[in-house]
Amino acid sequence: MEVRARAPGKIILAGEHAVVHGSTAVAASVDLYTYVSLRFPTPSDDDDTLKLELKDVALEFSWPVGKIKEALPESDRCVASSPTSCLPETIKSIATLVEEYNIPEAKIGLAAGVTAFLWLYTSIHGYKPAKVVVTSELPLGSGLGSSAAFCVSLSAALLALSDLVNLDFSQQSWLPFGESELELVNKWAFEGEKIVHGNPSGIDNTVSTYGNMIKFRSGNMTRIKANMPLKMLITNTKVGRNTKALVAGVSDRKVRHPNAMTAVFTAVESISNELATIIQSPASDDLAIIEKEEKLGELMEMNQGLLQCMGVSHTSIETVLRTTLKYKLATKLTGAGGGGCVLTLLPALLSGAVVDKVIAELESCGFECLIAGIGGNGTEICLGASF
Ligand SMILES: Nc1ncnc2c1ncn2[C@@H]1O[C@H](COP(=O)(O)OP(=O)(O)OP(=O)(O)O)[C@@H](O)[C@H]1O
Ligand SMILES: C[C@@](O)(CCO)CC(=O)[O-]
Ligand SMILES: [Mg+2]
Repeated sequence: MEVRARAPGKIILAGEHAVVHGSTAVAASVDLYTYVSLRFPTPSDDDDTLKLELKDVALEFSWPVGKIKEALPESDRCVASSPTSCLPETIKSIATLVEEYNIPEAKIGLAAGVTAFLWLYTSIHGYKPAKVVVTSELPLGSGLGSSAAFCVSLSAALLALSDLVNLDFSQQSWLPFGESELELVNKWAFEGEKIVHGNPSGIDNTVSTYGNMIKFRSGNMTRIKANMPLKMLITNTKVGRNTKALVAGVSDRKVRHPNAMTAVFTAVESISNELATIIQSPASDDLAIIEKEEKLGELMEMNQGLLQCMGVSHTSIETVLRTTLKYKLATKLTGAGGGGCVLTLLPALLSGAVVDKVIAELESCGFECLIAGIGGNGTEICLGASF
């Protein structure tokens, strides 16, 4: 039996980091996906291993299921229907299975992803042999929610072939889940994100699960609908960073300066709410759109200033800011910052020639630019997919 699941990456239009501390953030899915294929061997395959192939980083893992059972006995597991956090002792036990593979130092962030895989897999399917293959269109560790897309697509594939989900096996196209199934996918993905991020707000897995555009605050999502064209240039600075470390850095700064940081988070709350209101409000003509774009750009610049206060900007991000400012374009980092990806608002009436010039100038700095579709579907599955 085989299934393929996909889950989109995301951009955060406003509110990253502050959302971890209870402020509102606004995020949208992007049409770049992570794909997970899951296949259970037939008895004639005579295969007693759990295999994981991470194609993007050219790594393959294979554990005999007996070995997984030894490291992670039944008493440490939980049940598929009620997502539970992986305890620190269990993370250590799983780490023994991951460490065997001597992941190269440059790819060490991947160990957390593999640990999340083993936790999600064993929680949902126990010690059943299987082959899981992961590929992604997203740059990993760059602010576009690759960890969430990984956890969501994995949870979706695992749940699709569990007893908890009833699917129509006659269809061979991408299909959405029902609401209650999406809720379960999202909860499991959040548990995976906790292993990768330490202390995630849940916004990334939620927007990857449900797609479209959302407002998110303290674990609660509100769907929002854009009432204006929204085009963003995404610049990948290609400076590697790690979300867990950046999130921890902001929390440390909050401990050192509680009043100042609380004021920063409160300001972000106002920015996110105002941004959501502008995006949703009707615009009758070009003039109204231009007015809304000017306000959005200003809010993005203000948010970027506050992210700098939080200590998560980077010289590469500042270079993108300076470059786009020459063209009077507003820019902010997206995701955890510290490098990674940066958003630039492209007004609807901006000429293609100017966009080409900005992209050429950014790419001459060694950055990579892309324009992705914003606000598409969330996670979907395709049954009977072939490897
Ligand atoms: N396709 C993939 N294959 C293997 N591991 C992946 C994949 N996608 C994500 N991961 C895991 O997620 C980690 C990157 O997560 P991280 O949260 O640091 O960045 P991000 O999610 O891309 O950015 P942000 O959280 O700022 O949106 C990787 O180191 C790896 O553990
Ligand atoms: C930095 C952060 O706010 C967004 C990362 O995409 C972390 C989180 O909300 O979990
Ligand atoms: Mg992440």
